[in-house]
Amino acid sequence: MADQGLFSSDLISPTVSEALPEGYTARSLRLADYDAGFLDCLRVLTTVGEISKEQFAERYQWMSSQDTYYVLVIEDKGKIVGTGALLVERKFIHSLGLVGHIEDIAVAKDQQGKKLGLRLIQALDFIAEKVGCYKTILDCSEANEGFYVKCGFRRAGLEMAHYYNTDKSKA
Ligand SMILES: CC(=O)SCCNC(=O)CCNC(=O)[C@H](O)C(C)(C)COP(=O)(O)OP(=O)(O)OC[C@H]1O[C@@H](n2cnc3c(N)ncnc32)[C@H](O)[C@@H]1OP(=O)(O)O
Repeated sequence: MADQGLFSSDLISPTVSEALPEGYTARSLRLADYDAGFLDCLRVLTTVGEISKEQFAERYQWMSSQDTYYVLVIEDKGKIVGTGALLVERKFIHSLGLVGHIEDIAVAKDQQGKKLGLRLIQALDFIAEKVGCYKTILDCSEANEGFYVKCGFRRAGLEMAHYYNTDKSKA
């Protein structure tokens, strides 16, 4: 079966697509992106670890089976140069409200400063609004606050974390 991506292309903002630099494409993550540098792009953000193609496929298939994960990529010349994710949390409060969580935004080092990060956030915001989220939240370092302010976010609260003694808890 053709690899259509993690979610429908209807959820890609046309405005964002038009605003990308010439030749760049925004789309949902595909299985084939394992070989297009998706994990290397994420390594700009944090430790990724050694993930085999089979492990990647297993996680991708599981995400596809949920109605929660929207992983976007930006591709240039067959290479993944940016990525970001939206998780949609289903709540009881606010009349069964939906809250978007923006996670794992990364732009390849040599591609930073071209507004790709801004386009990723705009594209994820578009999805969040379309699927019915009443707000979207994220955690970031002080060093990235200015970036998110430029993307239309404002400081609202304080992040707290409790790490557990497993390899996977390393930030
Ligand atoms: C929820 C999370 O995932 S938090 C983790 C965020 N990711 C990382 O820290 C990984 C490493 N960093 C990156 O991948 C990138 O530098 C990002 C995602 C932070 C920014 O992406 P870029 O494509 O370089 O930023 P982009 O070009 O879209 O910048 C948009 C605007 O924000 C500004 N900006 C970018 N980074 C910063 C920053 N750290 N502080 C203040 N302003 C910033 C830019 O100057 C630009 O401003 P302008 O419109 O006045 O010209």
